[in-house]
Amino acid sequence: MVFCASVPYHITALFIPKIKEDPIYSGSIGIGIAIEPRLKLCVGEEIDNNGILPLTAKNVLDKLNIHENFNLNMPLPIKIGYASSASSTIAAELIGFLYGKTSYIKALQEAHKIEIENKTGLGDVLAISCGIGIILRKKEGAPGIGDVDCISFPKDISIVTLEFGSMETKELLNSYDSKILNESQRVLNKIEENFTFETVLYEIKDFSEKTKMINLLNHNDEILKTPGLLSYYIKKKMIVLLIENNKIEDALHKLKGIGLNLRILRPSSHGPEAWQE
Ligand SMILES: Nc1ncnc2c1ncn2[C@@H]1O[C@H](COP(=O)(O)OP(=O)(O)OP(=O)(O)O)[C@@H](O)[C@H]1O
Ligand SMILES: CC(C)(CO)[C@@H](O)C(=O)[O-]
Repeated sequence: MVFCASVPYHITALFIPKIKEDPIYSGSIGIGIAIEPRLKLCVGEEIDNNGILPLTAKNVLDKLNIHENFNLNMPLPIKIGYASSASSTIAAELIGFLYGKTSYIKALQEAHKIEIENKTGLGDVLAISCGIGIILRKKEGAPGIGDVDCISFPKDISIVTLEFGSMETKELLNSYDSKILNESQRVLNKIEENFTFETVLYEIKDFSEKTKMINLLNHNDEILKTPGLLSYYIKKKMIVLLIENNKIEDALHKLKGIGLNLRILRPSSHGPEAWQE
């Protein structure tokens, strides 16, 4: 028997940490985009071992006493900003669910707890539990405790990322300051008032301009002149660009010239999945 789980990734655009003593009630509020290609993990005796599990996911399988072969397809890297650790932790917990070791919501809650305890994520598990298009986290906490909602992502807009380097989530949390907090709160209030794609597009761009986070990256003038650029944000050392589809060829031509690691991503079409093959 082979058990598989597939999980989208998530790129936070802005977040406010909300730390409590109990990890289940801790986390963050914020806004982000769920994206694909998806992470896929299969476990079973019949398959060949393949891939390296992020530590949090490995710890989950060890804790659940699942020591069978596994095949991990992780199309996006760790430590860049794609919530790879949360995505892999959820996948491992869902394998535990398929083995009958836990219920579905408990699996997600346990993944959240592990992310909080390891400081590899605050709101990613809650966000991914919703898992489609644009995700608004209104109240912090594990799935079932926090408050989250998703709206679909328009078909005529492309998501492109440029990666300038890696950063641990711990480092990101240490560099969080009060200016970012105030701006994030202002933007989240606006988005909660009217949770539409247009509001998100406008407010995220405004947030990025006001906090001047792009100055952390090189080539910023060139990037901001990308044809069809509607909005953008910075996560860790990565820039996320939202570009009109009808200008995407010109945009890619320009961005490829910058010579950085570039990815074209799809908005996620559905939340986490778990099945038997
Ligand atoms: N070679 C490796 N093998 C297994 N685990 C690794 C390896 N390198 C790093 N890790 C683990 O991967 C995790 C990276 O977590 P981190 O939250 O920084 O990344 P991320 O989830 O990709 O980032 P973000 O949530 O911001 O998108 C850490 O737990 C780290 O210990
Ligand atoms: C802390 C964080 C930015 C890491 O990806 C994310 O978990 C979030 O938005 O809370």
